[in-house]
Amino acid sequence: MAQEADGIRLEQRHGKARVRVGRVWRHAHDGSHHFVEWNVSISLLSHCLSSYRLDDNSDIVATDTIKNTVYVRAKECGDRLSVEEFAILIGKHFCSFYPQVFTAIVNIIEKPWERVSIDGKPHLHGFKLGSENHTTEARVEKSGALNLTSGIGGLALLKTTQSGFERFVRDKYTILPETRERMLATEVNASWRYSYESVASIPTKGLYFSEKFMDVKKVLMDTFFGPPETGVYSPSVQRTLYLMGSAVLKRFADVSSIHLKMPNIHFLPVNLSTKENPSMVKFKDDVYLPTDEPHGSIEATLSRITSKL
Ligand SMILES: O=c1[nH]c(=O)c2[nH]c(=O)[nH]c2[nH]1
Repeated sequence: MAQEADGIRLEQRHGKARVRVGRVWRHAHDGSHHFVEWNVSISLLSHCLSSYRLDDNSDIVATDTIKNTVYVRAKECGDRLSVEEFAILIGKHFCSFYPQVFTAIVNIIEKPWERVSIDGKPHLHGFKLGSENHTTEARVEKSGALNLTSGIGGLALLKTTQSGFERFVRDKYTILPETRERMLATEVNASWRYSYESVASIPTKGLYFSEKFMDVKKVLMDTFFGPPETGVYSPSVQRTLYLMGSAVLKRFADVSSIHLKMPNIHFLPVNLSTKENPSMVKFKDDVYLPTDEPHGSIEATLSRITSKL
């Protein structure tokens, strides 16, 4: 909400960024521990105009207080909960505890700590760091209105065949040969919006969003790779991205849109030659030069079209 005074329009927010918290839940009945590590960023939209216009801080919730609240609420969560539920809980707190706060935007990155198995047996309290993050953003309004997204960050995927790129625009600047045989590598960043429009309407089933995160990741990966023995042919990153996004929309009724960012990370064919040895290394779909710069940048948002009938 913009606030106006002295002919100046002001839009402002404040909060605390990158509050790091680890939380262990110890289950006495079986000795198992559960662990999460969260990096929490909170932005408050609040009526505190006089702190900008005057030297009057009486409406400011100190960012130090905002930080402390994360630890207090983490402590109070006696039962395991999903990162989404924690984000909503924090957002609700700021909107209801402070009259001047009308919106709270809570972003959390969950690190992928995974339980280890030793000799095939899940360890009760041992974890190792996996590779892709679980992210969420909860935007909570004083009215109880909610905007919730979840995401995956840094899901690196690669397949060594079943990818090609043909029949693209050819002009005087084009040198890329057409191919039906290449590597396909990307680092998927996905975020999807849930259709729940109020904090009261989210599913009450424990760890619902944690499960959903795993399910969405599986659908994205299954679609990227295809069946284990045959794979599935990708005619372009664009086509594969579309199939991945539409599979998620088709499968999950409570996902209303998904944004996918899938850089095309190039593995260049290696050919080395000298005058004396023209085929020192002749590329036969075997030796590649991995590169990260430059990379193709391909991203799209797919949304469910809701009938206005
Ligand atoms: O899948 C691809 N999409 C492109 O848009 C593109 N552009 C390019 O040079 N190679 C590729 N590959």
